[in-house]
Amino acid sequence: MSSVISLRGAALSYGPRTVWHDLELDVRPGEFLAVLGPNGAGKTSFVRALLGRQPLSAGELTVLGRPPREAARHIGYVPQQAALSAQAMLRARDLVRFGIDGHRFGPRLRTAAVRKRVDEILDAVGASAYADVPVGTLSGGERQRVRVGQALATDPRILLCDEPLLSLDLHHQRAVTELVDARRRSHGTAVVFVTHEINPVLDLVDRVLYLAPGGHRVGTPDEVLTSASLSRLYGTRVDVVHVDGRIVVVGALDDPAHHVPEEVHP
Ligand SMILES: Nc1ncnc2c1ncn2[C@@H]1O[C@H](COP(=O)(O)OP(=O)(O)OP(=O)(O)O)[C@@H](O)[C@H]1O
Repeated sequence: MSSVISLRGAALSYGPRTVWHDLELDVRPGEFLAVLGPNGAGKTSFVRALLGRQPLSAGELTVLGRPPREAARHIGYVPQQAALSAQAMLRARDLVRFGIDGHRFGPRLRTAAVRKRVDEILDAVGASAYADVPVGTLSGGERQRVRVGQALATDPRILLCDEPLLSLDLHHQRAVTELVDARRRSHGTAVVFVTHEINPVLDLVDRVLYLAPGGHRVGTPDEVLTSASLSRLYGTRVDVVHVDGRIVVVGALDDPAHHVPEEVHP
């Protein structure tokens, strides 16, 4: 298959308000696509469309050649780090097991085989040490590892990550992105990674989908993350500067994530 996600002339509206339109995009197996943009540009709406939870208002979207709802079980979804509420008392082992039971393996797989697979996944995401404590007691970074494990347990062909690094420190950001990258390298799993902050994944990104109030752009980071390109998307002057291998966007943006990070303030 040449693409796992295909959008043609795609638009998404809520009532009279069109969030994005004329979106043309093909995501290839093993590709790492970062979805960027300021608050309200439609990133979450894009995720919801891929999961088949929000219909397009125009155009076409296929996931693995099918309508998105039919392909949802092939998508491993890693959400934002959120309060666990109902799941707080469950163990990491239980969450990963749900990932397995919910999909391919089904009830016929013998318990010992399921247990072995759960152990393998917990090991792969570095969560074995806290596999048996309630996830409500884990740190944010530990919990996100478990979330990645839960998503990998579904044996996904697409990993859809919605701001999975929010409120993680640099060490855990790196750990989570490495897990995601390892999966795409070992299995050709495509990665759609919604993020406010490109730098933690910059080395991994093949292409960027930049959603903005004035339109969108798809291309490599070098093509999209330029002063000229972003100024066009925002309709105002935006400067993109490179500082120690990091990309910093400076401009009159209403997005707090685009403020100059502290470490580069003079
Ligand atoms: N169910 C809905 N009904 C009406 N409008 C909605 C709905 N969901 C989102 N919107 C609007 O659509 C726009 C895009 O929202 P969306 O959540 O997709 O943006 P986002 O890029 O994910 O933003 P953020 O970075 O703040 O999470 C916003 O203006 C939002 O208010």
